[in-house]
Amino acid sequence: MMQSRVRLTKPLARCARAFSAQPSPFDATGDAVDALRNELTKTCDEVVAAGKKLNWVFLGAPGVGKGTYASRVAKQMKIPHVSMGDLVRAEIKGETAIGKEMRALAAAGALVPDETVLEILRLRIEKGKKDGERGFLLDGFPRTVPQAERLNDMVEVTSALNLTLREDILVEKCCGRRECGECGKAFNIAVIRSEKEGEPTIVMPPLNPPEACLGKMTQRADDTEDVVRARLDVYKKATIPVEEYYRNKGLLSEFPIMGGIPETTPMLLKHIIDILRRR
Ligand SMILES: Nc1ncnc2c1ncn2[C@@H]1O[C@H](COP(=O)(O)OP(=O)(O)O)[C@@H](O)[C@H]1O
Repeated sequence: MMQSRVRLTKPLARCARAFSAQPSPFDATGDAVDALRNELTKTCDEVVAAGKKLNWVFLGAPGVGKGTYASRVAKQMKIPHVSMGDLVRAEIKGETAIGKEMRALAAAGALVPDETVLEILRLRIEKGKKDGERGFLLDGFPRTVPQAERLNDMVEVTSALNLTLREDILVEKCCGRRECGECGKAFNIAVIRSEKEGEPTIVMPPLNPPEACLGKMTQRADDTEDVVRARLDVYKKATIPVEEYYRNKGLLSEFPIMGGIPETTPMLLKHIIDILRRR
């Protein structure tokens, strides 16, 4: 969504340097995780060599970390990460005719009309076909059953993955999201530690910015608690039926998020490899 950006004077390079000195936990090396990453790429290559598409949909409520995981996994699968939210934000930022229509809706956490998002997506999928892309990882689409049906008319979805997380944690995580106004990297300042009796322990350390980005943090206008709760309501009403839609087609798998990126990554990689091998 629109960002409450600050005007910055410091050069971009300083921030970028600070980042290269601080590897993201997902990118951290470790023999076991590296082996899984390579195995995922290899498995995807085999799927494509067998003449199949890698047309994946990631489902999950706002704050679940869908975008973070989707972008990294897509890279490993050698398919583009197509984020509907990013496509919508690009239209808004570019002040296109569609963008102007969408601005108020998006700022309130409401969904943009199906016809509008479908048109944006159709153009992106056609471009991918023209460029010979071997699939896509869709994030933030479909969010309603009619969208899922229209997507099904446009292209075959081969897998739907549902990332889940407890609702109170989703709210905290959305409110903790920050982005560096200079280099654009994403962080999360929320400290999650939930140890309720009778429930699984969920621990997610914050993803803090390096010193160079401190003081340059911006927050999405729709990441305030009220708007987050409104987005979660929209999610429950409109998107939970989408899970059912893919479950009925035998395409849905569930992946509960229980920890931070370093703990979740290997489990998620394994989960996706297993699905690819089964199909
Ligand atoms: N599939 C979609 N259908 C309708 N509106 C969408 C869709 N995807 C994104 N949007 C619009 O863009 C906004 C931002 O999307 P996104 O970044 O995916 O949000 P969130 O963090 O709530 O998942 C949404 O609140 C909505 O207004």
